[in-house]
Amino acid sequence: MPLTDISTYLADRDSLMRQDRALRVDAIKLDNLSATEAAADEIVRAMKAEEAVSVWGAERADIERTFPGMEFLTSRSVITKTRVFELLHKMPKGALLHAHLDATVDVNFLLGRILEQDAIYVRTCAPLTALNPTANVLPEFSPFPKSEVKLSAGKSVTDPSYDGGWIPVKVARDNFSLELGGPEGFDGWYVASTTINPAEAYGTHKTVTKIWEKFRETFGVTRDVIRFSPIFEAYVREFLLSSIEDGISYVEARVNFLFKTFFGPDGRSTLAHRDMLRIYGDVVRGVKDEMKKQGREDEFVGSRIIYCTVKIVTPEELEWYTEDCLALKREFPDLIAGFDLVGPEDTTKPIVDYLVPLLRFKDRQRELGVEIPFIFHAGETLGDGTAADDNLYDAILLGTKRIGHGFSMIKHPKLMEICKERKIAIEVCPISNEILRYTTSIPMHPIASMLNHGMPVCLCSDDPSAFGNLGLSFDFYQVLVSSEQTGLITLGEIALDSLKYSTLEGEEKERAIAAWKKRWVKFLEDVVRDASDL
Ligand SMILES: O=c1[nH]cnc2c1ncn2[C@@H]1O[C@H](CO)[C@@H](O)[C@H]1O
Repeated sequence: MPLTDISTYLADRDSLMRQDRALRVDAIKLDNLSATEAAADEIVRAMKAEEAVSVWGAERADIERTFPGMEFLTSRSVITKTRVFELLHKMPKGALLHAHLDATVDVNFLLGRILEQDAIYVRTCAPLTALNPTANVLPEFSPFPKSEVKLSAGKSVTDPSYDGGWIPVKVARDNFSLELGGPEGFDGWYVASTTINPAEAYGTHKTVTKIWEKFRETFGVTRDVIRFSPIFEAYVREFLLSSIEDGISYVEARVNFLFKTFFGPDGRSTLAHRDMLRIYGDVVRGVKDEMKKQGREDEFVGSRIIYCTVKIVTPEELEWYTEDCLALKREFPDLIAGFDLVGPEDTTKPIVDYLVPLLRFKDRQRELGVEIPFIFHAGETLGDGTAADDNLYDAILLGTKRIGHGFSMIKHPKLMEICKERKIAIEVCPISNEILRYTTSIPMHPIASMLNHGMPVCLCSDDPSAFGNLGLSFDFYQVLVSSEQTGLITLGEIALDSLKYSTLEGEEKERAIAAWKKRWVKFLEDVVRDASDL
């Protein structure tokens, strides 16, 4: 074949590849890179390729088989030692737009706060003994006024004659049986009850239904202590500070308002939702002030709440929550960002069951002159035409601003077209989807297809305390290493988009984006400088 033909072929080949990739979020940017952007992207591509061999291709004694984007719970300790992860940890991530507040803070931090509180008691449904595997006997924590608690006659839930009564949490820890590890055994039991471990996700509970049973239990353990106002305050503060530490500058947290009251410092469940919102707002302001004092105001622009209740309530009951949400929006207009319905989609009511109260909610917003966008969970399922999958149609018809998970979106060409047109971003939670068994690894996850189709996406951590993917570095890492197309520039565009798809508006949004851009340039310069120092 004459040489000219080969060069024509190669030009056609290049053109076809470009056309195929033209929809990607990074396409325009990659054609217009500054020298620093190009250098940083190259550095990370080289680092990733090197570690694909030296880390993920190496024979290991501790892990049976490794590959980039493999099961997170098995590979977490490997990921944290990589240079790519170290670099991503420093990356400004933009907004965290999908995280359930009651699963966002390091489990040891929450345990530490629980143990400080005299008003918190613990009980179990049966004695916890060596014959009774700890995983099946869960701790139940609750605050009480001292005069009202139904105390156990014993001092430990591990005593074979334990009567099921409440025990002050410190007493229960101090007297935890030595056979089960003593006080450290108590801590281990707590951690095992509030997190998912690899043996569960990849062994005993390896289907969506089974792992959700375990996952739901983790919420039951901590639910009443997070709703205890002295802990709630410390918890929200820690969530925001640890997010900032990981490069997140803005957070829209999903807060579960299913329970109508919260616990006050006296241990009584008498606080209303508005009391908790006041605390949340105060903490956000406090953190902003602190960051400003440290000259770090660019690192945190704020946090808002997506009001949630769970799809176990009846359509009639939902009206109480929509009215509650309206009242809170009127009192805290800057704090309420949207409304959502949560819970495992395959087993809870579909959105269509709630059409009457949801449409009425929209009318009421018009009547009262307030706007509360729906930001629905939809399509977190392996189904294709199931009620959970059909939630995608209802979410879109009801005008959802973004879609939580949208795992099954890739099966719906028309819906994808609509999302692109209307800029309905998919809040993709790669690690959550893998642990909850919607996919076995990130190379099998629809995120790569979504990016190639030009779907608007943001990356989110979902329930990081239960999964161990605190911050956003782990989710960014898994997405980066599992596709050859995705590079640092891609991640930068995704981070920038997260601010664009947030509910921030006007000048506030512009400021958030400008602050991110400033930090991004500095970050890229650091990447290039650090590489040349080696
Ligand atoms: O990935 C998820 N999909 C749907 N619902 C979820 C997910 N993660 C947590 N929750 C739900 O949020 C509430 C806690 O605030 C729990 O009801 C839990 O089921």
